[in-house]
Amino acid sequence: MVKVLISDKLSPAAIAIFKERGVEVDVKTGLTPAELRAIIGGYDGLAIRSATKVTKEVLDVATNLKVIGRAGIGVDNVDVKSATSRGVVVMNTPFGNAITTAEHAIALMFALARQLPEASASTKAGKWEKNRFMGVELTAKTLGLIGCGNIGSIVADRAVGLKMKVLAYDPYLTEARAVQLGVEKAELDTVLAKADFITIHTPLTDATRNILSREAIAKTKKGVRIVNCARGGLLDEVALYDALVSGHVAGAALDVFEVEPATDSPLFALENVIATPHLGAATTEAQENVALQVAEQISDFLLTGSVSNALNMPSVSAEEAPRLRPYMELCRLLGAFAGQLTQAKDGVIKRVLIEYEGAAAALNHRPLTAAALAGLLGPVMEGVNMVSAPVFARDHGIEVAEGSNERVGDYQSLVRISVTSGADTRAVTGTLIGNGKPRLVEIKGIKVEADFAPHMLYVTNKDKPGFIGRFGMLLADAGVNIATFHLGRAAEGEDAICLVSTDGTTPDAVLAQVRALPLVMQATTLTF
Ligand SMILES: NC(=O)C1=CN([C@@H]2O[C@H](COP(=O)(O)OP(=O)(O)OC[C@H]3O[C@@H](n4cnc5c(N)ncnc54)[C@H](O)[C@@H]3O)[C@@H](O)[C@H]2O)C=CC1
Ligand SMILES: O=C(O)CCC(=O)C(=O)O
Repeated sequence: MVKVLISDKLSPAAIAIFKERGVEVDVKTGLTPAELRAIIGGYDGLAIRSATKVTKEVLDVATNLKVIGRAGIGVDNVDVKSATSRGVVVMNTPFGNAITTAEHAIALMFALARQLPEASASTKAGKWEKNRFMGVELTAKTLGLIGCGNIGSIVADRAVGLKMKVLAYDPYLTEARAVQLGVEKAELDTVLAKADFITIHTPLTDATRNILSREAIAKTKKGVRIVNCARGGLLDEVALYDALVSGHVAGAALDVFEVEPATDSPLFALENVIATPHLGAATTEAQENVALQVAEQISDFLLTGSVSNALNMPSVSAEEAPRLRPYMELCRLLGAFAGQLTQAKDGVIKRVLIEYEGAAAALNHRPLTAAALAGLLGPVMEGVNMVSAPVFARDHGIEVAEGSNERVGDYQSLVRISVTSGADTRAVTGTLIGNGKPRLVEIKGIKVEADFAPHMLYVTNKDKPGFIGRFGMLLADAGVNIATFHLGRAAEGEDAICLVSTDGTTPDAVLAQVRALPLVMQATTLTF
C-alpha cells in the first residue's frame, strides 16, 4: 500500500480522498526539519502547503519519495531542482485558490482606499473619529498590475467591474489576451508612473525578485497605494518603509513578507500599512479546492501513473495513462538496451533520436521520450527516472530529437531509439505484442524477434559456420543455462547478431571467453 504524509494543515477533504482511494495517510503537522528528515524515508508521497520546507537535506533522505504535492500555487518552499535530480515529481494546484487570492488583493485595495483596519480599531476604541478617515474612490482610478496570469487576470476582471482602468505589465501577456481581459498592456515604467494602485501577481524568480525596488518605487506616482499578495521578496521592504514615512506612498497592504512568519517588522508601526499573515488563499472554498485537488493528483500519480500539474514532468491524463504505460515500459527497455550497448563501447552519448511509427505516432510523446531517456541514462546515472532524465540530458548537452510517422509497416506500432556516440549510431527498435508485452524487433538494422529478459547476452559475429556450436558449448561448460536464443543477420555471410537470455548472470570470465571465440566481433551482457 502506498503511503502519504500530510505535513501541513490541509482541509480534511484531502484525508478523505486518500482513504477512499486506498492510500495510507499520516497527518503530522508542525514537524521540525530534523523530525521531517527522520520520518520522510517511509513515505511515497508528501502533501504540503507553505510551512513545510522541502530542502535538499530532506530530499536526500527521502529514499521512497515519488511525489510532492503542494496544495496551492507557489512552490518556493520546495527545492524543485533537487527533487528533479532525485526523480521526485513536484505538483501544485494552480487554479484552486486563485479566485480567493484575487479577492484578497481586491479586499486589501478597498481596505487601503478607506483605511478600514485603522477606522475599525479607532471606532472599537470608542473614538468616533469621523474626520480622520477620509478615503479615496476606486472608480476611474488606474490599477497597475505587475503579473497578469491566473490571479492577476482575475484581479483585472474584478477591477474592470469596479470601473477602474487597468494597466498590466507582464512580458508574457499577449495583446489578444489583454484585449480579452479589457486591460492595457504597458511597460513597467508606464505602470509605475501612471498607477494610483499597484498590485503584484508574479512568482518570485530571479527576474522578479525586488521588482518593486527602491528605484522602481521612486518612479511611482506620489500617493500611490501598493498591494502585495504574491510573495515577499518582490518588493524592497526597507525602501517601501522609507516611501511610506516620506508620504510618497500613501499606503501599502502586505499579505506576504520577505521573512515569514513575519512577527516583527518596522512596517507594522506605520498607520498606513495593512498586514495580513499570508492569508491570500485562506478561505474555506479555496482550502477545500486545493486539498481535494492535491489528494487526487497525488493518489492518481501513485496509483495509476497519471500526472497533472507537475512542474518537472510532462502531464499524463488518467485516460491516457493505461494506454501509455506499456509504451513507457517499451521505451524504457529500448533505452536501457541502447544505453548498455553505448556504455560497453565508447560511452559518451551525444545525440538521441526517438522515432514513433504507426499507432505509437498518435500518442503523447513527451512521457515516452522521458521514459526512453530514463532507460538510456540508467547505466550513467544511478536512480535516474522519467523526471530527472530529460534534465540530465539537457544539462549534459545530449541532443534529444523525436520523429513520428503514422504509416503502418510490418508492425502496427514501432518505437526506434537511435543513439549517437563517438562516430557510431546504434538503433534498436521494438513493438508491443499481444497484451502489451514489449518485444525487440530490430537491432542495428538487423531483424530479430526477442523478448526482453532480466539477464541477456548480446553477441555480434560474422555469419560463418562454427560460431553457434562453440558458443553454446562454452556457455554449457560454464554452467550458464540458456533460456531463449535468437539469431539475426544482415545477409548471408555478413554481420550477424545473437541475443540470448540466460537463467542468471554470465560471469565476466565467461564473457571474456565468448569475446575470444573465432568470428565474434563483440559480446556484452545486458540486464533489464
Ligand atoms: N498570498 C497567497 O496566499 C497566495 C499567493 N500566490 C502567489 O501569487 C503569485 C501569482 O500566482 P499565479 O497568478 O497563480 O501565477 P501565474 O504563473 O498564473 O501568473 C504569474 C504571471 O506573472 C508573469 N510574470 C513572470 N515573470 C514576470 C516578470 N518578470 N514581470 C512581470 N510579470 C511576470 C507571468 O507571465 C504570469 O502571467 C505567485 O507568486 C503565487 O505564489 C498564489 C496563491 C496564494
Ligand atoms: O497555502 C497557503 O496558505 C498559501 C498559499 C500560497 O501562497 C500559494 O498557493 O502560493
